[in-house]
Amino acid sequence: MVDELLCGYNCTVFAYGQTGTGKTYTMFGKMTEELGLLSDDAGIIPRTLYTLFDKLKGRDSTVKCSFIELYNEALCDLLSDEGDTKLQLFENERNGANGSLLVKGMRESYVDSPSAGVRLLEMGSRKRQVAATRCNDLSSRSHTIFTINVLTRTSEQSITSGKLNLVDLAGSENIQRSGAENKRAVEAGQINKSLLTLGRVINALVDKSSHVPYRESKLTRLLQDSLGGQTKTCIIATVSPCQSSQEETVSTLDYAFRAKNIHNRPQINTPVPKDTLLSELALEIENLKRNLRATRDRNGVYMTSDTHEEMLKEIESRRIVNEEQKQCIEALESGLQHRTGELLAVTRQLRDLDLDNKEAHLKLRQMNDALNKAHNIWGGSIAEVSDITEKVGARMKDFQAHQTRLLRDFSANLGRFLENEMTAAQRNQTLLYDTLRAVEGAGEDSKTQLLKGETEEAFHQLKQISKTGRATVSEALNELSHAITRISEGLEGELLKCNDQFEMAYGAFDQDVQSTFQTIVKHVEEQNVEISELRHRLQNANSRMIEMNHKTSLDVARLLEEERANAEVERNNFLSQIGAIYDLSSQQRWDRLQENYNIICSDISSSGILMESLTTHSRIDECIARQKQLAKELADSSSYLKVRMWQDKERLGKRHFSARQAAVSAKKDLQQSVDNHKETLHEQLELWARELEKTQSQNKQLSDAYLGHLNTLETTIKQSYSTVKDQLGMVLENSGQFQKDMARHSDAMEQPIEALEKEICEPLSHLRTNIQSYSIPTGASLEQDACDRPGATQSNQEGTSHWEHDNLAKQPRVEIASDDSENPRLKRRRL
Ligand SMILES: Nc1ncnc2c1ncn2[C@@H]1O[C@H](COP(=O)(O)OP(=O)(O)OP(=O)(O)O)[C@@H](O)[C@H]1O
Repeated sequence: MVDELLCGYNCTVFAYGQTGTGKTYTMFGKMTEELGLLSDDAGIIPRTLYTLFDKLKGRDSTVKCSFIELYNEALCDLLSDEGDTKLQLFENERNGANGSLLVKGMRESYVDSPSAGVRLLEMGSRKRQVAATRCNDLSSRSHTIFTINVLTRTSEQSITSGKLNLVDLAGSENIQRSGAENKRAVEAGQINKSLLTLGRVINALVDKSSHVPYRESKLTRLLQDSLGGQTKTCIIATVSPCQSSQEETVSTLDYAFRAKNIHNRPQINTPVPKDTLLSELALEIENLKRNLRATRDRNGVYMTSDTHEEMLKEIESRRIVNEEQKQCIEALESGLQHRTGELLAVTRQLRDLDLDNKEAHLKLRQMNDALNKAHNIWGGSIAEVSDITEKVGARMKDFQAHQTRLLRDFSANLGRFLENEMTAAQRNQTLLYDTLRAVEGAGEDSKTQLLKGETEEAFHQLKQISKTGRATVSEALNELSHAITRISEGLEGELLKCNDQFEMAYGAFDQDVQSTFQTIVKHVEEQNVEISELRHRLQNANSRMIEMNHKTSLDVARLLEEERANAEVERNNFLSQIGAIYDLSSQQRWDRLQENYNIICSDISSSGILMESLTTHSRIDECIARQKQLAKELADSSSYLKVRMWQDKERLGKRHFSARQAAVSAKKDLQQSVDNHKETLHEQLELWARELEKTQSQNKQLSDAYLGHLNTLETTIKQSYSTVKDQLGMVLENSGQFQKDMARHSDAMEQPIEALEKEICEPLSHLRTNIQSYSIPTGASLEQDACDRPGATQSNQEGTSHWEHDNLAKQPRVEIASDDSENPRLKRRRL
């Protein structure tokens, strides 16, 4: 039946049967809901409501319900708030109504859910006339009709209408058996009468009589269309299983059997065009107004004073409602104006954000300029470092050459001096040899001829020789000692001079390098501070923008939501009056708003993303990181160079010190050796002199023993000579050794000077090459990067917009200055 109803048929279901057989139970049943679900004992009406709304899901429709009862031939509205409102029946004279009935004053309630319908049903049922009889504790004393009117939109311009009457008839009863008395007896009489008429109508319809007595009771008038009309009708016959009710059961079944033979001609209600419906309604209102006016004009005030007062009250209340609605409309208008103002403010904020964005772009450009400046400074610093390292290299080479020359000169002088000394020592040796020969010769002559006198002379000569030899040897040794001291002092002086020169050169170089590094580090630090500041400012601007974006987005969303709610309220308010027209405009308005909202949201979010990406752009971080890395490498290089120079200086100092120590110890050894020889020689000469003296004195007394003594003396002289000779040989040997030691020391001293080439000059040259090959990204390269992106060139020329930066931000790249590409080390770092 529900499907037929939705197709546009009018339908009727009514339950007919003896009292107490379950008509009300069948139609209403248990209406309470449990957890939003119907009870298993629910009747046809609640089930119909649930099924109907289930089928209407997703369809544009309205459902109206009315609930009336026919009690003692009087029609009452069970949904009316005011006590016993008597309803009147009218013939519907509207076109296409086919003489159907119109119940005037009946309340029709809009229902938007099955629960609401069931609530109406319960409310009406409570008002229904019931009473206890012998047959039924809760016997229905009236006929009820629950009507469901459904309007369904089938197309944009037409609406299908359908009506379902759900009728619960009062039960026919045997008054004697039901024990009805007085009022109940009257009720039973009326019920039986109306049911009797219904039976006669059915009989007439089955017999196809020319006259069908519809008008004999209000029940048959109400069901006129359902019986033999254009309605689809279903009759439920309820019977009692009791033996005692056999007669009534047979009667009911006979009734139902005959009713089955009635042939209705169901027709779908003509779909009503929306405009027609609206214009008809407007026309009807106008007619009603006109009738009212005519009635008033003709008869004056056609009402009781109570009704008049009620009407006045109603007019007053309507006036108040009107004023409230007017105020509401004004409030809505002011709200709309307020929203428009807010929308303008949002637009202004967006414009401000755009300006902020442009400002940020300007700052970015400034940062690029600063980077360019840093790049220039860096180039200058590289040139400076190269210059200084070149100078230091040149000075190191000069220093090396000078040192080498000094050492060679010193070695040559020392060799010459030692050669001279050795020649002198050899000469003394020869002299001693000659003297010895002379002594030997003198000894031979004294033996043969002038033994005594010549012996005296010989002694005298020997004394002279001894004195002379002693003086000569002593002089030679003193000279040797002085020469050693001189050489040692000269060597020490040269070493000290050399050391001082090196210290000076090192100090100057160290100062130059330190000041250069400090300048570079200072520049880099300044750049770092500037970049950090710029970045901080950029981040601040971005966070402000994100906040504002977020706030704007929230505001717009809130505005939209409020607008939607207002639109919904307005829609509900006006729907009953202008229906679908407002729907359309509301929908268009909502679509417009939604579209604008989406555009604004997407703009805001893309702007936010752009700023976010600009702030968190890895190139700034990388630039800062590279700056830091550069500063760190510079500091490392500086400290490494410093340490190396200190090490070299220390090593050189140690070499100097060891050379000086070697020279001093050599001098000391030579001095000691010379002193020892001198002492030994002196002692031996002393001894010899004493012996000679003794021999001379004894010679006078012991001339016989003279020769023996002379031989002994000769032997002693020979021994002394050999000792002196040995000592001189040792001196010569020591001098040769000393010469070799000096040559070795000289080589050893040359080694650190040569090592300077490797340890200082080469690192400096590497440093120069590395620094020249370093480069930092320039603003030009960053801008070039921006220009390389598609569509960026034009925008940069015409004034950059944040939308274009969005694209720029989405393609992060690391750009190294062009000459970096040739440096494999930098190339690896970039990767
Ligand atoms: N199918 C059923 N199952 C359980 N109880 C039922 C059933 N049918 C009827 N009853 C019970 O029988 C009693 C009478 O039913 P009901 O009031 O529906 O009869 P009725 O035909 O409407 O009577 P009346 O014409 O006097 O109003 C009620 O208490 C009802 O609960």
